[in-house]
Amino acid sequence: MSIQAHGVSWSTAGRLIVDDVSLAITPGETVGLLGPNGSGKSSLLRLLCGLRRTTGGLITFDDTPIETLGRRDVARRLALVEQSATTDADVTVLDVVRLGRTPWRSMLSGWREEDSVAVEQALAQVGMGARRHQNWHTLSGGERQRVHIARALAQRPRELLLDEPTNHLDIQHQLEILALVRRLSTTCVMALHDLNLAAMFCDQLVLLKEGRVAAAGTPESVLTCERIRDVYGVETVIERSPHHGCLHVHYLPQKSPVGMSD
Ligand SMILES: Nc1ncnc2c1ncn2[C@@H]1O[C@H](COP(=O)(O)OP(=O)(O)OP(=O)(O)O)[C@@H](O)[C@H]1O
Repeated sequence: MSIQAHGVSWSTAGRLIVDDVSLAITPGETVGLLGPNGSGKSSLLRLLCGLRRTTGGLITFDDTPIETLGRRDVARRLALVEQSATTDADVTVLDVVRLGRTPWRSMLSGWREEDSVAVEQALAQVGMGARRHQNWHTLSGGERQRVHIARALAQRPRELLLDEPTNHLDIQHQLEILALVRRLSTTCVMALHDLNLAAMFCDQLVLLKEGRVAAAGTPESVLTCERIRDVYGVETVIERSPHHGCLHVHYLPQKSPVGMSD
């Protein structure tokens, strides 16, 4: 297994946010982390990459507890793309993507050919090569998102964690980014809201409800009408699309309009 969570919990301010989560991520797979707002997806991603310490349970990388790996080792093998990652500095697209090489460089080594190759490849993968000299602050939200993904790809990680990578992207770029993530040999865990895109692009899904795993497995085993009703309170009809062969969730209108639920 690549990343494993063994009964992981995280509490803050007296509230249990992630509650006894166990996961085993197979190398090379694309795993979608689903669940309503506030169900703990971002918190779990931050625990999985060691940005937060668990208050219970254990996270292992190839059976080694994350605490026993050095920061640099973790940074070399794992990249995180957060939801609204931003930067204050006056930097270009190229500067941001070059940051992805930081874990691979030492005080003594200068910028190497392999660093340039990784940066160029990452820019090309997200279609931002022509924008390399554009100032970060002048990019649109979707372009920034693509540059952050390029920074993570330039890192050449074994595991890539993405928090809502399709946020801000138009549908063409959503499809392109998810297809790219799917094509990578890198193990990917990504928080997503769109159940249909998750069914199209993920090998496995993990559905969270109030910090706990409500279901985990293939899209076919996780995405059922009963479960979506239980977790999201939404009625659906689910069928296999005759167009692309993946599951497709049709959302049915709510019978009686009510206020927004907690
Ligand atoms: N540092 C913190 N202090 C207090 N509460 C927190 C903290 N971090 C997260 N929470 C709470 O934990 C819950 C889960 O948050 P999290 O961001 O993990 O959910 P999510 O599933 O990613 O949500 P969304 O889909 O809205 O992005 C939320 O109720 C949030 O307010």
